[in-house]
Amino acid sequence: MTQQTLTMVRPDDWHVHLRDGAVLASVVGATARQFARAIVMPNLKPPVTTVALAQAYRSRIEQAMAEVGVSKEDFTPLMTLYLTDNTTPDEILRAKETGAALAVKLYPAGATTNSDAGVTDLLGRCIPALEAMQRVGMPLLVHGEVTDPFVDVFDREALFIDRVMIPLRKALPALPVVFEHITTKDGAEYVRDAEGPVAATITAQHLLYNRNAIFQGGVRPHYYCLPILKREVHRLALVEAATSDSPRFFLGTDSAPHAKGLKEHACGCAGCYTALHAMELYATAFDRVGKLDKLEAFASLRGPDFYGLPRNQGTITLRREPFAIPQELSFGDESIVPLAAGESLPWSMVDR
Ligand SMILES: NC(=O)N[C@@H](CC(=O)O)C(=O)O
Ligand SMILES: [Zn+2]
Ligand SMILES: [Zn+2]
Repeated sequence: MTQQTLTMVRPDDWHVHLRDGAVLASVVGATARQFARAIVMPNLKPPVTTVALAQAYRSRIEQAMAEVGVSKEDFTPLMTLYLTDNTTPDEILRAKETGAALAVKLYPAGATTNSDAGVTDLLGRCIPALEAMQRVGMPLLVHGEVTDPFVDVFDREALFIDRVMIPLRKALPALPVVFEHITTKDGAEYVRDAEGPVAATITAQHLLYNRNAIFQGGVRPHYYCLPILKREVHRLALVEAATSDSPRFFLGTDSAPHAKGLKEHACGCAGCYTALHAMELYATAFDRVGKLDKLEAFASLRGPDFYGLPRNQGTITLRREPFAIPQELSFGDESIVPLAAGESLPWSMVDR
């Protein structure tokens, strides 16, 4: 008989963009309905580069939570620091001592949205900060794409492995590293086979779509994110990794909201908005390959295990029942188009 319901330990999102200001309340509520905790990305303008900025951002998130009726028991934002060429070991140690940040995020300068202040030369400029992180066991989360404009956009992740990941992990073998939002077979195989404390997050869009989705009958800006969707062979490798028994692959939506007008634009922003329906999307992807039984480990168990945090109390339940994805949602004073807007998914979250 076809499985109709799926109850599992409450999941967490190990990579999300909550943004700031007028739109913060609209997105934090969506994430908190789906997840108990989330690793909040620091690529604001200006970026969250210090303990003081991380503490202030956490307070704004908590204020926005209160505005939409989410209590601190219901949802915990896990903060990150944005690594720059000038991040000091002191700042890292302060972040660890105060609990202001759980991890540090590497944006290679120019790689993605709000990465201008990012790192220009990781091994040349950031060794003191990275050594401090290794000493205190603070994970480095990486946007793993080279930024060399001569490298084809579809090859930027694979080249990052050779040019940055391997030398980095050779220099600092005990530093915990999360290869964020992997999109290639190369990324999945590297993480599966590497030695030491390495893991990867995988988004729902990279499990559900290949690059054809960006060009289906015309250009589709809502399927444009970074790293960009790849060929089918890569999607299949990601599905295999996510649904495998490896402890190294876990859920990170990379829900990255941009106002509709900035997506449907001559130079559209990168990012898919999935906070609204993340678990419905992941359940759909796992169900398609008959691996619903692996969803709990991916969504709820392996992330906290990697980060050394307790697993969540409480459960959620998904039911095989159509979920109609709205055409758009409000986003501060503007609107936002969720991934697969107007379509229907076979799974709905019914209870938590
Ligand atoms: N994923 C994206 O396409 N965009 C993210 C940045 C990022 O995670 O690289 C964003 O902040 O908009
Ligand atoms: Zn990224
Ligand atoms: Zn992201």
